Amino acid sequence: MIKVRDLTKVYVVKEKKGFLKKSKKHLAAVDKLSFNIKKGEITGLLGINGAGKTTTVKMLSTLLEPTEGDISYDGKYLKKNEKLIKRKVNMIAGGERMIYWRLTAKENLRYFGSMYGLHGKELQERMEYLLELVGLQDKADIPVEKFSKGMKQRLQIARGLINDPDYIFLDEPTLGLDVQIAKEMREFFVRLVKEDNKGILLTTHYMKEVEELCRYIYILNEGKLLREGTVKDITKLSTAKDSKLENVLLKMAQDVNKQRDVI
Ligand SMILES: Nc1ncnc2c1ncn2[C@@H]1O[C@H](COP(=O)(O)OP(=O)(O)OP(=O)(O)O)[C@@H](O)[C@H]1O
Repeated sequence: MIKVRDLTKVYVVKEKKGFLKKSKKHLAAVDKLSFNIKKGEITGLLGINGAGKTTTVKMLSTLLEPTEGDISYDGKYLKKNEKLIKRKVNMIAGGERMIYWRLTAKENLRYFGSMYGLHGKELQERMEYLLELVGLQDKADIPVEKFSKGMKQRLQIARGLINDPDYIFLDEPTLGLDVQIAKEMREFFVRLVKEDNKGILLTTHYMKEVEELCRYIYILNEGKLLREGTVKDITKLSTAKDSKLENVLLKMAQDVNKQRDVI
């Protein structure tokens, strides 16, 4: 299990003050956040108002250093075991980030695999396995710039699995995909947790995806935890017009903004 405790990230932002003057402002994008990610299930991380989801995912995947707080992965603290943990986690982002367009699918996987210390036969076998898994075995030698959106996204998934991570962080993984491919992706994520006992954290704006996939969800507002529970728990307590998660979240955002206006 991943245990996140009092996780905080403060960005220092430069603000223009007048014509020449600049001042520094501290922005807590993630503010004393605590939550768990279990193996064998998909956990949702949702947000309203610049919630800090991407910042959280980047800290979990060791791409960004926390300002304060602790993250432990199966009992091992990030601060003391960064090298080991880097090998056990990975992130899959939606859209077209994190892959090199000029390189072929195979070259991309070879590059990212080598960053995890894979080489030779081991890397070759892993690449072949993943290319087949995501259905790109016949397109392996084509530059990514010639890929369709769906093919790029499938390559993203292969890239995110190159190190056979125990925990996978999905940041809007079905962004911009057509309905059929998005469905295939969701089925694939379910297989990863059910058959391979991976732990997945999902951030998404598609509430239907959350309703379908997530056993437990955490809702953030301005970097802080606003609510947690199963989809059922959260929708049951809401005063929204119906129990659709989309409307429940919308109502939550309205209530939070109203309270802020009063203060
Ligand atoms: N590198 C950065 N420097 C300064 N501020 C940042 C940086 N990255 C993010 N922020 C700010 O931190 C806050 C949280 O951003 P983050 O991208 O983590 O939120 P998010 O929940 O993923 O948002 P969205 O759903 O819009 O993608 C926002 O106010 C954002 O403007």
